Amino acid sequence: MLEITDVSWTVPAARILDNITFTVPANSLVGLLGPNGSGKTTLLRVVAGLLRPRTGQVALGDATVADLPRRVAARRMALLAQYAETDLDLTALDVVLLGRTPHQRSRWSDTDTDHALALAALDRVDLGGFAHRKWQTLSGGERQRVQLARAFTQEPELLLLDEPTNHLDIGHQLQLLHLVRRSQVTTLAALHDLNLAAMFCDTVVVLHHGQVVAAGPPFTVLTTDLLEDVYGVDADITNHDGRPVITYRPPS
Ligand SMILES: Nc1ncnc2c1ncn2[C@@H]1O[C@H](COP(=O)(O)OP(=O)(O)OP(=O)(O)O)[C@@H](O)[C@H]1O
Repeated sequence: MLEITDVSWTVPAARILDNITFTVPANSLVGLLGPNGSGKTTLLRVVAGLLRPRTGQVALGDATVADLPRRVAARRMALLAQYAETDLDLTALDVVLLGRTPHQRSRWSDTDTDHALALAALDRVDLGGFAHRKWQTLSGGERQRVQLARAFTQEPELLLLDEPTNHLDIGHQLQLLHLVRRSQVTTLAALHDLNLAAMFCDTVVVLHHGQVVAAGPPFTVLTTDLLEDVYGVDADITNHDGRPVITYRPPS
């Protein structure tokens, strides 16, 4: 379980995260929602231990993330960042194998098990034939799926996903979130597509100006009032098997 308690993060001119408190129960998929600039990426970076909270704390199981040695944190959490780029001359398999680095005693000591895990992860994201393709030749969507394969290969206790469906066509968006949910890895995912969040997330947390303004099951949280207040959009919401389906109206 991930527990975020009273977390704030500031820069000299502004309070970017303001007393954030919520939990991600073990094995669940929680969607982190909110408009551009609401604080989603910053919160994921605080949770990953890349930024130190100014107040409050983040606990993963019984450990406080800020106290975990970097290598231990890297073993327990995988962060799929929004813009994962590299200039290195790597193949897709090399990138996926990077997920094993925190488990290895020395760099470049991949075992047969590491290779088997990496190849299986590439299969899982529908890129079985891409192991030896150069990273630079992959499309945006293929790169995104290779990064997810890297995260799976890491076998983390917590998966942190920042806009994981960026660049993906609708089929692969659905497949990615289905894979994540089926993996049963405790996951916090920043998502912009509210209908996808409603379809796949157990609960959603909505940030606005760095504060949690709503949290709970998608049907409870995603109301027309919230969409208007937080996103400034006019929408109709219908119920499909207990999940909300949002139809947007063009701005008048
Ligand atoms: N180091 C920093 N210095 C100043 N402002 C920052 C810094 N880091 C983040 N911010 C600001 O904090 C706010 C939250 O940024 P963040 O990237 O967390 O938002 P987000 O919800 O992920 O947005 P998006 O949906 O556009 O990716 C933004 O207004 C951003 O400009």
